[in-house]
Amino acid sequence: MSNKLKAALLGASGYTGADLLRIGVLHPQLEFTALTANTHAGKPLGTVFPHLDGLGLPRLQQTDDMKWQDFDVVFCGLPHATSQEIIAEIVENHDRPRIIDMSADYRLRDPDSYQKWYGNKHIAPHLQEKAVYGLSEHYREQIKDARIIACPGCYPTAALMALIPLAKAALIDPADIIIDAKSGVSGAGRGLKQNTLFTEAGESLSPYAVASHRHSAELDQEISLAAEQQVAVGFTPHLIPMSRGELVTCHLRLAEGKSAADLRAALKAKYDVEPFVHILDEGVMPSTSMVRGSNLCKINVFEDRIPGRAIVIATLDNLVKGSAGQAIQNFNIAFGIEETTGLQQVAMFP
Ligand SMILES: NC(=O)C1=CN([C@@H]2O[C@H](COP(=O)(O)OP(=O)(O)OC[C@H]3O[C@@H](n4cnc5c(N)ncnc54)[C@H](OP(=O)(O)O)[C@@H]3O)[C@@H](O)[C@H]2O)C=CC1
Ligand SMILES: CC(=O)N[C@@H](CCC(=O)OP(=O)(O)O)C(=O)O
Repeated sequence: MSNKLKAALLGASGYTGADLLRIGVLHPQLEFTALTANTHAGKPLGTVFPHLDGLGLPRLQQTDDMKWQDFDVVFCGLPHATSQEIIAEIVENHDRPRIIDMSADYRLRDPDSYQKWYGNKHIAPHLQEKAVYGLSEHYREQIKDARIIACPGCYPTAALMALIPLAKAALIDPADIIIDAKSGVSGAGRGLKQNTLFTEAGESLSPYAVASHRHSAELDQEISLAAEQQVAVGFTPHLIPMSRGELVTCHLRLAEGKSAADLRAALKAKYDVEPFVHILDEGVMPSTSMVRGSNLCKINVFEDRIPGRAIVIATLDNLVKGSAGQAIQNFNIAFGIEETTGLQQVAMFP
C-alpha cells in the first residue's frame, strides 16, 4: 500500500493548478487522487494540458462529487470568492483534510479590508482570522500546525521577501516604500481576457490597477506587522509580454544613519540558511531568467544616487515561488517533510 499523502487539487485546469501538477507529480510523498475543474470537468487532463498527458493523473471532475474525508490535503487553485465557500464548507464539516489555498480569500486578517479590496463580504471571517499567511520563510512555525494555509499573492511574495527583514530591523522608513512591479501574462490566469491576448500584450508594456491593486492590502498588512506601525505601501504593477516571471523594484528611504550595506547584511543574515532565497553578489542584476521554472527568489540591494535612499530588487517565477512551488513548500512544512522535497528544479535557461 502507498504511504503517500493523498491530495486533491481544485482548479487543476488553471495555470497554478498545472504548475502544481508539473512539480508535484514527482514528489515522493504526494499522490494526486482527485483533480477538479469547472468548464473542463469530465475531460481527461491530457486534453486540457497536453504537457501533463501520460503521467497517470486522474480525470478532471466537478468539486460537488468530492468526499473530503478521503484526503490528507487539498490544494486550492480557484478564483477568489469561489475558494472561500468551498474551504469553509470543508473546514466547518470535516476534521480533515488540511487546506493549502493559492487564492486571496484567506490572506487578509481583517474582514473589512477583504470587503474593501475584493468587493464582497467574506462568508467566514472566523476562519480568515485563523488562517496562516503562507509566506514560507517568515511563517514556518505557524504553518506547521495550520488548518488553512493562505499562500501569498505572487507580487507580495517577491516584495515581502525583500522588505520584511528590513522593516523588522527598522533599517528603512516603512512609510516611504514604493514598489514598481512587473509580471508575465500567466499571472492573470488562463481565462480569456482582452489585455492578455497575444495581439494586445505582445510588444507592449503597460501598468494596470494603478494605486488600486488588491495586493496593496496584503502588502500593507504584512509591512505594518513587521514595522509595528500602520503604513500604506506604494505599489504599481505592470504587464510584461512574457509567459512567466516577475520582478519587483523597491525604492526605499533608509532609516537615519543606515546604509545600503546594512540592508544587504540584514538580508544575508536572514536568508543565508534558506535554500530558496538567494541574495545576489554586489552589482549582479536580478532577472526573471535566473529563476524561471524554479522555486527560487533572488534579491539584490543597490545604493541609490539620491542620498539616504536604496533600491532593492527581487525576482521570482509567479507560478512557482509565487504560487504552486510555495504551496508545495508549505505542504512540506505542514506535514513535517524535508522542505526542499520535490522543489529542487534548477531554473530553465535560456
Ligand atoms: N496565476 C498566477 O500567477 C497566480 C494566481 N494566484 C491565484 O491562484 C488562483 C488560481 O489562479 P490561476 O490558476 O491563474 O487561474 P486560472 O483562471 O488559470 O484557473 C482557475 C481554475 O479554477 C476553476 N474554476 C473557475 N471558476 C470555478 C468555479 N466557479 N467552480 C469551480 N472551479 C472553478 C477553473 O476551471 P475551468 O478551467 O474548468 O473553468 C480553473 O481550473 C486564483 O485565485 C489566483 O488569483 C495566486 C498567485 C499567482
Ligand atoms: C499579471 C496579473 O494579472 N497578475 C495578477 C496577480 C496574480 C495573483 O497573485 O493573484 P491573486 O492575488 O488574485 O491570487 C493580478 O494582478 O491580479
